[in-house]
Amino acid sequence: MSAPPVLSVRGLTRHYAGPSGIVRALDGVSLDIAAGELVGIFGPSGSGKSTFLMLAGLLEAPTSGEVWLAGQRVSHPQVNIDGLRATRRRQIGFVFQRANLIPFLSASENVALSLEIADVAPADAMAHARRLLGALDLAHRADNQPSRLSGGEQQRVAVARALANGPPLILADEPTAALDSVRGRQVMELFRRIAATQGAGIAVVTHDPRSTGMFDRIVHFEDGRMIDQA
Ligand SMILES: Nc1ncnc2c1ncn2[C@@H]1O[C@H](COP(=O)(O)OP(=O)(O)OP(=O)(O)O)[C@@H](O)[C@H]1O
Repeated sequence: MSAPPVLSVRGLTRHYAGPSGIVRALDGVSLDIAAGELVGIFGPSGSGKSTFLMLAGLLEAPTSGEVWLAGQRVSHPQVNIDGLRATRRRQIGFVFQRANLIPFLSASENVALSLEIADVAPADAMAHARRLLGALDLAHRADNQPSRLSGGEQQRVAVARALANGPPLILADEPTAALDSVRGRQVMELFRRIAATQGAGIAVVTHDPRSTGMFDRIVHFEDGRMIDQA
């Protein structure tokens, strides 16, 4: 029997009350992401891409529909989303458009922090953080604070932080938007490598047409719906 998808969403819908009525931010999206798969999510502004990541990432409950992680139903309309914090921390790594590193901590401390929060002893967390930064060609930056790093380096530290506790699912929202093409490509290549070597399932929301060739699969959103798959 093949393993269940790392992420499976079914009929995912999110409505918001807007000033001129209900906004259907997401409208019945169903999508699976397998282990080791790198999926690109494209679509115009306001098409529901970020809402999809919020719901799939267990940061918000859906209006209707379900989110399954590794074959287990974890989110649905009645869920207590705060109660999913431990699941989120264990199973999902997030990367956002801006690295959002803590400015007064070094690169390695920023990465180690996410492990210490997960109760890893500080010395072990720091050793693992340094290993991860080394694997991302950032060993020489481990003791620098974010302000000493370039945008691309900061984003790679953010990726290291997302990977620190080996989540089976990584969700990235426009991770290359603030980077030049070379740095953006580096981050995308890193995702490719992580999917291939660690078997993580990765969903990347992007507007960047240069990245299309790097995905295993691309899906398009429009008006809260998934309109096709390539
Ligand atoms: N908290 C909210 N309250 C009300 N409306 C919202 C909320 N969040 C999102 N929306 C609306 O839902 C729709 C989808 O928004 P979403 O941010 O998911 O789109 P997006 O595809 O990620 O856009 P972008 O590419 O600009 O980031 C938009 O019309 C947006 O205004």
